[in-house]
Amino acid sequence: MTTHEAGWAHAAGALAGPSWLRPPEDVNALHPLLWSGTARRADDGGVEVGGVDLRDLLAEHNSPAYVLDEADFRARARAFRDAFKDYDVFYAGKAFLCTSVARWVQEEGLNLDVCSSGELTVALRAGVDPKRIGYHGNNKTYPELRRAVHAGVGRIIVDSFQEIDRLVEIGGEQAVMIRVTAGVEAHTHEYIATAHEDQKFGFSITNGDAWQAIQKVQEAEGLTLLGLHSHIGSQIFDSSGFEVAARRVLALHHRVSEELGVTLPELDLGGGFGIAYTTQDDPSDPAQLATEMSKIVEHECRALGIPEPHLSIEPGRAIVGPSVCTVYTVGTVKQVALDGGAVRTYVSVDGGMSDNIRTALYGADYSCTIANRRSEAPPTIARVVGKHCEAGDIVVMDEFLPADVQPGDLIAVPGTGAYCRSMASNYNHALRPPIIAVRDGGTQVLLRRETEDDLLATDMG
Ligand SMILES: Cc1ncc(COP(=O)(O)O)c(C=O)c1O
Ligand SMILES: N[C@@H](CCCC[NH3+])C(=O)O
Repeated sequence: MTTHEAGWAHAAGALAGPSWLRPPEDVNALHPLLWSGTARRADDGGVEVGGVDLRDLLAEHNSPAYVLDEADFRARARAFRDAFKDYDVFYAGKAFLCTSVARWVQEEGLNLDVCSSGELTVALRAGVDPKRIGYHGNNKTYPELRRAVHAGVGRIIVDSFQEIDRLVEIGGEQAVMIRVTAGVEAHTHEYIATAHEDQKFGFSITNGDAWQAIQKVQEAEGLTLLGLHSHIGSQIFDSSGFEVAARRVLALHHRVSEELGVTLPELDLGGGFGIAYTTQDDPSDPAQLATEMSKIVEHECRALGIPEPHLSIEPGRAIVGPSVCTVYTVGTVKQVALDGGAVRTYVSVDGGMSDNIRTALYGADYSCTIANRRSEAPPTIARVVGKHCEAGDIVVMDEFLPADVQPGDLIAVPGTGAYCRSMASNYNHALRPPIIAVRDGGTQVLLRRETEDDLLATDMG
């Protein structure tokens, strides 16, 4: 993850921003790395996605709204399926899930990873074949597990000794994988790294828990061990973490065949592939990722003298992240004079940390543009903030916007498909915005905007 850099250069009267942020040549340009495939600025200055003018979309559906480019989502899903053609690709629904998206995922030939009972409900309601569902979670309850087993989910990714006991108690036949902790420090924000020793997920390879879990599952009646599972974290660009993890997990996979005489048929390498939130990020495309990951596994299996297991991966962010932009309306603009004569432009929009917590939670960087017009005004560094009762309610930490940004302008933030709606809240009794799919000039509301009646529905007086 790129995080906001410390060390500000304050020129008299102007803010220079973080060192990587450069004034754009054209403040109206949409950088193709950051925007979904069909996004463009039309001749009259407005931004269109999926052939739909965002001004028209907001006029009909109100602001703020998440706009999901269906063609882009499907193209990214297909790109993973095609690049990883010998693998099973599980779309990680935690990034964003609703019934339409679950259907698209299945139509594009992907499987689905769910990590809660709620996600399972959405997947089943969408008609996803349960055999194509992988069920995750570090604290699956007995009723949740019983439901998953009875629904016929294809695999449960076991994450604790208690879970193994619960599955045995439930009875029946169930295929499982064992989530192991490979002990690597993934290069990402500490809250979304999941393969170092001191965290809650998986069984440690180093301390022997993974081996014990393997033995326990092997001895458990009704459970079939498909293989090991490793997920090292999220928003990762550097393949060295995957490499070290694959080496350690394959060594364990090898030990299972040597000591228990069992060749595990599968191996899951998890998700975590990074996307570009700003022009600083340089993500690999699925074809590059497939080549790199296959090479790592091939090399390791050759060194160990073992056949390659059937592989699976679980990308979430890299499929849905770039397919969505959030569109807000500017309510106020404040020029705040700072020490040293610098002035920061605060642009307040009608959403904020309730629809995108990632900036506040991880120091995530985003970019944005004015979406309702082209501007010839000089670029100035602005901070886009929300309307919540919190100083850290920042949507875009720093971006060059035209100096004439004003109330009534629309601000569109690209790259908000992953972990924005799915982590949205009702903080300050905000109403979660709708997800509106756009395609070929048409719109479809996939999730409607919440209403105040929704808020009051849980208030028992
Ligand atoms: C087990 C597992 N698989 C897949 C993912 C998806 O990760 P990402 O959205 O970064 O691809 C996650 C989230 O980090 C996860 O915990
Ligand atoms: N919520 C995190 C990713 C967590 C992935 C789930 N294991 C993010 O926004 O980056």
